[in-house]
Amino acid sequence: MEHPELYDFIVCGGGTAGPAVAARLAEDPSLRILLIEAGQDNVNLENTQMVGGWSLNFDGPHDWNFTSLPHPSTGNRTQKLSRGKFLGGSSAVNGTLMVRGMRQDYDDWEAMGNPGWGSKQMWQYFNKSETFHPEPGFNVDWSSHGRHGPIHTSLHPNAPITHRLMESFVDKGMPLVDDMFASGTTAQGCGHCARSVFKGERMTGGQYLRDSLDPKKRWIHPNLTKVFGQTVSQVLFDDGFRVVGVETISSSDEKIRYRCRKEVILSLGSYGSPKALLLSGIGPKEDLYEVGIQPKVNLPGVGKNLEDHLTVFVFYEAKQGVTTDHLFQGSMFDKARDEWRKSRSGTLSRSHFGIFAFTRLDERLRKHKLWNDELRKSQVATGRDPMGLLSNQPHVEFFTTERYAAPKHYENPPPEGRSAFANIIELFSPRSKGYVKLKTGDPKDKPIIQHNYLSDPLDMLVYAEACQLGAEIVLEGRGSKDLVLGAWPPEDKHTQFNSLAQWEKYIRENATTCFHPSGTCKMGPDSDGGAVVDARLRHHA
Ligand SMILES: Cc1cc2nc3c(=O)[nH]c(=O)nc-3n(C[C@H](O)[C@H](O)[C@H](O)COP(=O)(O)OP(=O)(O)OC[C@H]3O[C@@H](n4cnc5c(N)ncnc54)[C@H](O)[C@@H]3O)c2cc1C
Repeated sequence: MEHPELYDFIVCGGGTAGPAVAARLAEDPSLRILLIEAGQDNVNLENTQMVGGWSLNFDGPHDWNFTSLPHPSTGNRTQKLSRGKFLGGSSAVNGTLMVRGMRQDYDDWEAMGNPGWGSKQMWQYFNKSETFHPEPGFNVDWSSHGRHGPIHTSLHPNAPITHRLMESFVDKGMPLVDDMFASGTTAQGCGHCARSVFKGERMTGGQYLRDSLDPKKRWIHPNLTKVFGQTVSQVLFDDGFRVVGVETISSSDEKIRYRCRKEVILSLGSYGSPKALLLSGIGPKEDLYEVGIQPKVNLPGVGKNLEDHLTVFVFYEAKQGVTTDHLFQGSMFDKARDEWRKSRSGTLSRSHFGIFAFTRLDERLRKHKLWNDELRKSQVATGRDPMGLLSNQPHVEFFTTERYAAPKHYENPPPEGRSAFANIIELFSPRSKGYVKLKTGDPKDKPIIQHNYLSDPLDMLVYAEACQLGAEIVLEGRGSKDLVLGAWPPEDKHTQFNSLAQWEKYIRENATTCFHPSGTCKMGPDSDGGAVVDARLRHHA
């Protein structure tokens, strides 16, 4: 079916980025904008508003249910790669943690030939998106926060375990810099990150379309049409190879064509956007021929260069009275949900993450020949370390939980009367890269995703060293050493590990996605053969 309306811009994907782009375009009242989202409006989906209900969105109809192919470096396990399928997308299911990265990261983007993406401009836009509500006593860096943006952010009320672990991070050489995750200048320290939560409700990309403080949740822009429940299957071109619209598939399997005068914007996420480009004939020609699609543009980078942050959860049993496990055990979850429904308060009005830290591992890594050999080469070639980083960029992040809250392959909550917390280790700037490809030319088929996690041995070395340091922080740090009763579950025995080989095995068996895929539509100048879009986000021809 041909839809009769003609729009100026069509924005595909109503997740995190899509609504922001659509709302900014709609500020010009003379433009007509269409936003297309495959999932439904999230206004009545409680688990996208109640932060503590986040994991209840997984595995069902509101999850894209992607998986990554098995790989020996992660024990041949298939990894579940959940993404939100509703208005707000993954911002409506994520951990709410506002960690911006380092200013150097964005300056690197700009230096790679992407004008306008350096830290100075990026911080202006980050701040513009936010209204920050700090707490008394928190040392705010107001140059790194906004006061008038649509996303209201606030701080987390910390449980006792968080204060104790903070002392341990400080004791182990990571000084407290309260607002370091907004400022982006501290590569070695610990601090508190703001959460995309306000007055007990999660903030999502959808806040660009509705005023978050409006109890009636009315749409803001009269010139912005929203379509839910339709999946974009391809971009449409005219004979002169000009983009003229998109085709969607409705829930009743009907094909609908929408037309536009100016541009189509794909904001379908790191798995969805390359898939739509490939289905439209834009991508590596050999991959397209493989699935019977005639290439329109041979663009080798589409779907390649896939990166993610890996996490390993390392659980410890704690003495009673410091974690929040008691608020979730037995029938407490139902009571907590009733409290949230009544007053938007209680333990389900916030996430379970505690304190955060960044660190570099140079000293530890200098003990290894593999590192030193690569360091010599990378310093000559780029002036950077083998992970591509400068001394003002951390190798890893640590973040902690305030109770037993685990990825699905751990299913061992402590029984009533016992409690546990995790120190989570997250690897930055991995050298291992993966890809997204089409399985078939049928838009309804899921894409093939291979992350190749830890396939580069240096990633494993850095990660194992980080896990070893993580254990030292918890077991020797002055805030936590007297609180830990052992590993949780006890048979994990990681509190007795004394070699990197043991950590490597633990990583292979347990490392999992931090849900941060990126890189599949790489931004870069024409001279970069792997780039998919230019600095104005227009695909290369
Ligand atoms: C469980 C989880 C925890 C996370 N924790 C954090 C965190 O604490 N802090 C943080 O900064 N980041 C976190 N992230 C990552 C962050 O949420 C994502 O990087 C970000 O939301 C991605 O935004 P996006 O707009 O690219 O994609 P998404 O927000 O995923 O949006 C893509 C949208 O496009 C829609 N879509 C896809 N394909 C189609 C199609 N063909 N047709 C129509 N619509 C389509 C989807 O339904 C979705 O709404 C987490 C992510 C997850 C999943």
